Amino acid sequence: QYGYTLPGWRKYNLTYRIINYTPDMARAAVDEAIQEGLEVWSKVTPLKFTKISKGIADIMIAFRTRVHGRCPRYFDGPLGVLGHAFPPGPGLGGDTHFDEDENWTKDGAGFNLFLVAAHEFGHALGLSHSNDQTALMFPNYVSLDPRKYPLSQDDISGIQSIYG
Ligand SMILES: O=C1CC=C(NS(=O)(=O)c2ccc(-c3ccccc3)cc2)CC1=O
Ligand SMILES: [Ca+2]
Ligand SMILES: [Zn+2]
Repeated sequence: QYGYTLPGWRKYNLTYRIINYTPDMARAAVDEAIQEGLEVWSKVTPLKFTKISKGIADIMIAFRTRVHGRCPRYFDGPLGVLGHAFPPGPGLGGDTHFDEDENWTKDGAGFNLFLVAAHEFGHALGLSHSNDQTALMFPNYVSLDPRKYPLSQDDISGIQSIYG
């Protein structure tokens, strides 16, 4: 009632587009990891995500290395930073990039694309880092068992404080 709201999307129907695919995984596996990474958040909010294959989506997803396009953030080669995402807003807002210099996988080896995507999409929806080490939004990559529900109560209360 004080008019104070966390920065979030002011709509519940968001579109996303996968601009390019990593050669590390099958296209279908990338589609699935991205879709599941978004579903983690849509399961606990009124948010809906629609995949489009051309034009400008709210969340433009791409695999990039080092300095890329007009993106103000750069990647650092293998390891280190795995991805970045921009908070909700027009243009670059919501866009999510993954570092192509990593080995992306859907199982134990390398970095689990689903887990990193779910973390980055948390940022794309307006969440910042959590200091709760069991949280998906914890700043350090912990190879959680992706089959387990990756969201912690901290993540859920965070996202619901924006899109409750
Ligand atoms: O804003 C930032 C700045 C630095 C980041 N470091 S990262 O890309 O190496 C990264 C770190 C942790 C995760 C992660 C954390 C918890 C569960 C799953 C992934 C994902 C990516 C990730 C990020 O989103
Ligand atoms: Ca890197
Ligand atoms: Zn980028």
